[in-house]
Amino acid sequence: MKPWLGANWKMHKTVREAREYVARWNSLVEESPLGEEAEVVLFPPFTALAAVGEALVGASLGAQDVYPEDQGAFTGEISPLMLAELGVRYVLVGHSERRHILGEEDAFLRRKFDALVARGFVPVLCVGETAEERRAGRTEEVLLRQLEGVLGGREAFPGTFVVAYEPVWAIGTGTPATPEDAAQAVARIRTYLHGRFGAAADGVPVVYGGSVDPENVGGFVRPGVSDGALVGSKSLEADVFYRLVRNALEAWREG
Ligand SMILES: O=C[C@H](O)COP(=O)(O)O
Repeated sequence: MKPWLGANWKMHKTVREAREYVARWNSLVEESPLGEEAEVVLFPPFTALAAVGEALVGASLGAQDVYPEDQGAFTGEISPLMLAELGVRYVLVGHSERRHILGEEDAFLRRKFDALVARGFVPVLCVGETAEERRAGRTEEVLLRQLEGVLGGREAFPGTFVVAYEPVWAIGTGTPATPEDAAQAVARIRTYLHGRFGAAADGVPVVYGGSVDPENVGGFVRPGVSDGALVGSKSLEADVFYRLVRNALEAWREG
């Protein structure tokens, strides 16, 4: 497996700003290519997907959300068909901001996951406990409930996907989990995946997200801790995110 690094821009960047970012990113990658050693994914807002997809070098394109129907009377929503035409490969499902701010629940997230798999996308299923759940010692229970809500009851391995462990209390706070805590949660997720799908799931990247920066990324992206990182605020400048990816690669190689 190679490390997986996602840049979730969230609700940031106009089309003009996105173009500037990609121009800078491309020049960094052309100067010192990342090669095939890492899977890097940019998740711009919907409005910038086309502009980013047309220009991007050395990274894949991801979308932050999707509606689980191909077309219809769903005002304001974006379908898998629309994303496919733009060259999107990855789509986030169940990011904590969609669960907690937009009120999305497991049954709806499951429909998104299924619609994406059916159309050949790679869903990135995000799971994670709140601070309160953590204090109550319910982390494992919450992770298993969220995993089971989307993946449970399946006979067969659904196809390629990624799992992102993002403790809600670590997102955007500047206080990441410790690598030890992240490793423990990632291991629990791995055990669940193996139990449900057997060896087929052993190639599923399980990554960490929550206040990852270029300095701490090396603690998280290591064999035995996690297979990568989903990055928010420190992905908003091309130079910073590129440095973060470089540092992650170095840590991964060290093992
Ligand atoms: O999707 C990314 C996560 O929500 C992490 O965001 P953050 O790096 O700003 O904490």
